[in-house]
Amino acid sequence: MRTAYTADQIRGAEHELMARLPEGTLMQRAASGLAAVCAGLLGAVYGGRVVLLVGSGDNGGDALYAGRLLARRGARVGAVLAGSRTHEAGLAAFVRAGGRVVDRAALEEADLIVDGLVGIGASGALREPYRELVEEANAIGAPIVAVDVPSGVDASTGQVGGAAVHATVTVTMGAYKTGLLVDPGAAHTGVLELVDIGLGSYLPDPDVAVLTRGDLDLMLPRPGQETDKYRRGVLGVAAGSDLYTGAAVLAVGGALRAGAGMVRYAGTEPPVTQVRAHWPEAVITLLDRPSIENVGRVQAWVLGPGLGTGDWAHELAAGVLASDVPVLIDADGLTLVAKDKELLRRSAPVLITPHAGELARLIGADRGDIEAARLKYVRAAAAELGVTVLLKGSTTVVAEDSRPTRVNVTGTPWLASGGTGDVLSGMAGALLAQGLSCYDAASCGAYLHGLAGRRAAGGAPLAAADVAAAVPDAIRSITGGSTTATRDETIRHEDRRR
Ligand SMILES: NC(=O)C1=CN([C@@H]2O[C@H](COP(=O)(O)OP(=O)(O)OC[C@H]3O[C@@H](n4cnc5c(N)ncnc54)[C@H](OP(=O)(O)O)[C@@H]3O)[C@@H](O)[C@H]2O)[C@@H](O)CC1
Ligand SMILES: Nc1ncnc2c1ncn2[C@@H]1O[C@H](COP(=O)(O)OP(=O)(O)O)[C@@H](O)[C@H]1O
Ligand SMILES: [K+]
Repeated sequence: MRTAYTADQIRGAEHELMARLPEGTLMQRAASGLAAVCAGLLGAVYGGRVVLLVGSGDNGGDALYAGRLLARRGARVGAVLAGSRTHEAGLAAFVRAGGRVVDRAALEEADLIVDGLVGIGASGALREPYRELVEEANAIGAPIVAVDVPSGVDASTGQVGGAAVHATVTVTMGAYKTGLLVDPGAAHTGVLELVDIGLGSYLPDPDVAVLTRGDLDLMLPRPGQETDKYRRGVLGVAAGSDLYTGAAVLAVGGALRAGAGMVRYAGTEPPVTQVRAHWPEAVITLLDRPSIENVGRVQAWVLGPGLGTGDWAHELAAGVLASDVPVLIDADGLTLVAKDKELLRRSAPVLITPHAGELARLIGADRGDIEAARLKYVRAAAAELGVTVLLKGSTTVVAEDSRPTRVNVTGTPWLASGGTGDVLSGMAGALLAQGLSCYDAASCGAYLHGLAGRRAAGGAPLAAADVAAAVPDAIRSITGGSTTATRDETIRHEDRRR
């Protein structure tokens, strides 16, 4: 599990650690890690032209000490001093090593730009002259290394309130910051490098967690030797309508590929015909009234993709939600519960999987505001509605009250294609039916869906059905095809890769 923290959490840990170390130790550790990344990007350090953008705080100090190390190795390093003050000791050391204070015009000649304007001490949108410098730096086209956080990105939330550095690499100190993992901040971060400054044991419970391959290997359900199709998990799917037949096909496909022992599909004639044609494996109940009475036992339900939002759909939704098993609600199911919140009053668990527009309808917020501040809204929704929320989009986040919000990083923008959400609902539903909690089913489902999406796309457009088809391969790449988890070995392997 990778963990990330807010600026306040990092600052608290740094205070504790700093109190035990000689002054300046942490900054020296940060600077040497930063200089190593810069040197790697420059290739030949000697003669390389590096421009540091230096703000008034310790973020600028990191940049200056790294600049000193690069200057000592023969790089031509200039510092643009942007703040009302400058880290004094850092500047003196930089100048002693041959670094020069330069005008912003030096940016034009830079082989590498180091963004040391602001880090975790920033507040609000960048002020002048920082804002203008950032826009100039972004326009140059030279690689940019952001120190700790790309300036303009809120380290705690990933919110971007104006201009922000588009980093090639972000070298972050001590621990990951939440804002580097969540869009729009994540889109500014580039490659993320962590420099260990010894903060580890001083960090509190994380703000955000990111599942790794090793976690998935431990969490993914596997069939035991003596299992059967019922024990593996039976998923009910109430999806599709006369108008939208494809959503039913895609949800059932996602569920079968993600390991449901059996899928029971319930719908009207047109989607039933399509589901039968695509997935003869599914056990079908042709509905002549909106009731799940004759569907048979299931361990979880997926409710909503393509279901419609009329009276029939409402009655069917009410029936599904009156059951005593976990229910995943997606798409039209979310429109139905947005209109009738009473439907959410049930004792068994609920997982909702909205995109920003659907969440906006559910909690009466603005779609753009949600996309700009995903964490804030997904957490508010989980608390307000008392359900687990998987918010889809360019960063998928999973929130449940009193648990660290999970952020998925496996996806690809190629997944922004009609129907891929229906596949995800089937996949996460299948994991629910196999016994995972809403929190784990949502985050493992998002991980697998992202990975399958990457595999299906391979750098080119995909169709939603391709994502479902790529799921077994994605699972194999995690488990190595083994029916037992490789536990400690896997975790150690992940640690080495970090
Ligand atoms: N502590 C440690 O042990 C370690 C810390 N480390 C490093 O220190 C960094 C944190 O340093 P920090 O706390 O000095 O804050 P920092 O991010 O440099 O900026 C604060 C200054 O920026 C300004 N400013 C703020 N908002 C602004 C805006 N919107 N627009 C424009 N200006 C704005 C404001 O200055 P003012 O406006 O008052 O001039 C404020 O005082 C951290 O990210 C990491 O890199 C590492 O070396 C590891 C060890
Ligand atoms: N920019 C993006 N990067 C990564 N994944 C994305 C992006 N945009 C959308 N997705 C993913 O694609 C899927 C789209 O689902 P959804 O919006 O429900 O579409 P549909 O209703 O057509 O199935 C979600 O899993 C979402 O997280
Ligand atoms: K920065």
